[in-house]
Amino acid sequence: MPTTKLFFSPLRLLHLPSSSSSSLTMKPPSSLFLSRPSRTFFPTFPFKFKYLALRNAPFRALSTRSDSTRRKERPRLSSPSATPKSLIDDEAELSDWVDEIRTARVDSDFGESTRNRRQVRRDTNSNSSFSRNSGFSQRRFGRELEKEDNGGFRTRKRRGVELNRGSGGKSLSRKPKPQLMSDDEDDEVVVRKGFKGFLSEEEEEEEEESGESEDDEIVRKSRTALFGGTKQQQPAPAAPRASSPSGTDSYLSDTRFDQCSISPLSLKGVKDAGYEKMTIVQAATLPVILKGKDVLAKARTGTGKTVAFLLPSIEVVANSPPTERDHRRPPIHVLVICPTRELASQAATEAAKLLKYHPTIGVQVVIGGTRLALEQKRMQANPCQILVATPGRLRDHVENTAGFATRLMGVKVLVLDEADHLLDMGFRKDIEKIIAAVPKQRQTLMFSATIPDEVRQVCHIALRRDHEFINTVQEGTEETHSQVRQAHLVAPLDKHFSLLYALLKEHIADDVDYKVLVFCTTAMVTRLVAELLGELNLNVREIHSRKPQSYRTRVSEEFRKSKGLILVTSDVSARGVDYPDVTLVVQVGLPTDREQYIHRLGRTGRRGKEGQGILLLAPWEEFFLSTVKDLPIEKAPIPSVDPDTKKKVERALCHVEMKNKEAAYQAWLGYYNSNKKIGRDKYRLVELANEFSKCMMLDNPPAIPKLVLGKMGLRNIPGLRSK
Ligand SMILES: Nc1ncnc2c1ncn2[C@@H]1O[C@H](COP(=O)(O)OP(=O)(O)OP(=O)(O)O)[C@@H](O)[C@H]1O
Repeated sequence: MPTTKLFFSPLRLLHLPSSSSSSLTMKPPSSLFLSRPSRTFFPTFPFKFKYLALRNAPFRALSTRSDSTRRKERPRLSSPSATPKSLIDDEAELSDWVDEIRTARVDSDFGESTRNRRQVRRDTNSNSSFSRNSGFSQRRFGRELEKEDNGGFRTRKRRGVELNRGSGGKSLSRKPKPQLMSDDEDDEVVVRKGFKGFLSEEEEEEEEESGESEDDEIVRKSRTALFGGTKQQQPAPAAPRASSPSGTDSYLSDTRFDQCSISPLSLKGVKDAGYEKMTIVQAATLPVILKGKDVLAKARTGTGKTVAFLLPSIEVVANSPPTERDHRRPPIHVLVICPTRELASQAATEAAKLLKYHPTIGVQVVIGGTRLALEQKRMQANPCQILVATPGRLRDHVENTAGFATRLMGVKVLVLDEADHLLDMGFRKDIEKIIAAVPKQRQTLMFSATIPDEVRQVCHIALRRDHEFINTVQEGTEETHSQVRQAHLVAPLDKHFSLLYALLKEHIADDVDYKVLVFCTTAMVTRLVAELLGELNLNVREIHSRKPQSYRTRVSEEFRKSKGLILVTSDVSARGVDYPDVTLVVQVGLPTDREQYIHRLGRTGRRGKEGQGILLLAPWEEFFLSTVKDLPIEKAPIPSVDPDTKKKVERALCHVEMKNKEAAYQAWLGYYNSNKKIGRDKYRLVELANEFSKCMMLDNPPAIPKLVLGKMGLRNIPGLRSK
């Protein structure tokens, strides 16, 4: 049976006798497998070989080095342009900066880039089925086995020196402390309730009410328009996925949590959370952080960075003397900054899990989208030593909440999650203000899956000189997961909607447990695509910054728990959001930059699971591929879309609300206008926008307010209609 054919046939794959693939036996790099015998593996994902071997191998590290002695990083690929982030999808509480950010510059080997958008984050466990490696994607952009044998595996080795740092840490004992949490803030309830547990019913209600005005504000500020409702089907409830032979534990090290110097109470929390062994990034960073060092850590998406910074931070609080005085406003010892609300909520939920047996340590989250006064009340009712916040809302509290600035003077650990994003031009000013508001004598931890060189250059803003850079992504290896199959598809814009539909249908047919994220360029384009897919009877939800926070929370929770569901999303889901078992990530249109591509893709393939990623570009967006050419992204042939499907999509487009098309057109124009490369030629930009308008089945491009056109620098460009 020819191996290449086997690769494309899920049924045959299932029946493949394990011994039939002697040709598949690969010799692992000696540095990796030491004395381990070579093995025979399932042909579809020969590279998982590495993971199985790693799981059993003694924990091997990663580069960990002091900044002063660091080696030069793998050079970044030059790119024609870094795409500025959209003005359209900004977080509400941060949108004041839009104008400032539009003109901001980031010097990098990508060239200058303005970055002005916020994004978001996270998953749990599961395994994938064979069908996930088959069907459309497998047939159309599956890698051939020979190719994989010869080349695909070659760069996927993990090297490094043994860390062997031991368990430098602090005393496990802790003095009893006053009970700071209120009676109704039962830890278990908080954990069970997840993010919702951090928002009172009242806040949810209030925020729902205020959602509209908040949205209006965003609309005004970011100069885009409206939104409406989408059809909703009930998704299937999530069931534990069957274990897949190709799922791996490669993200885990051999070090158990109980081998580290963490308090027994934390250990109990860790155990209850279901964690036994540390992930690679946790094992690499924990001993260093426990020693009190500043750390900048880079680890692939979905490999447990949140616990990596939370656990040692909790230890700092646990080892601090109890706060007696004015316990209604205890000092905040740990301040975690996340770029988005979802991410902040998720981190707070994870912290609450780990704090289950620490009755005297409280965690609170402050994010935009809820009323400041309600947050103030909640913080007063439930004092905390650990605060998770989005930058804009934190600034609000510093400026408007009595005693808050004083509480911040107690910060011992400052964490910047998604550090690169927080330090880019969109957030830099807020971060600088936050840093000025916390003591100089503190420990700072910065984590991300991507840390571009230009961001490393500004790390000194937050980190001490002698910080350690712990990079678990070895030089010469890809920043993405090898068990996530990546493909790009370049097709004319007028085919995109049909292609997206065909791709999704095929994926759904392949995997009954499908769970798909479709990333769109802006909030309003997200809305349009969600409505279209809903019209096409796909089971769809949408999430973006124009939705009230309570809606975002609800949909996010639903998607987390479901299978058989497609979530159409803007970049609010790009970073860190931990949805379990995402089977496919589709990115429609130009990602804002290389990092964004990696983070979006990172919503699948978490915790060592398999996944697929498809990037759908128009020919004039193809330049983006040069920025990710070191990643294993296969070129996929354009699938043929049968005339019936095309007609069906066109009919569905005709049912999409006009106001949503108008809003999408304007947002689309704004997004690509802010792209340095595409926005440079305004005439061409308008031609392309009008092509997009035609794709939405509009005879004439929608008119745009003169004021908006002026602000976009598009006045008097032929082809545009103004009102
Ligand atoms: N030691 C562990 N053992 C098993 N699972 C773990 C462990 N630590 C964390 N996890 C789980 O791994 C998943 C991914 O963790 P997390 O969201 O922190 O990843 P991340 O590296 O921050 O990802 P991203 O880069 O996308 O933000 C979560 O579901 C978390 O509960």
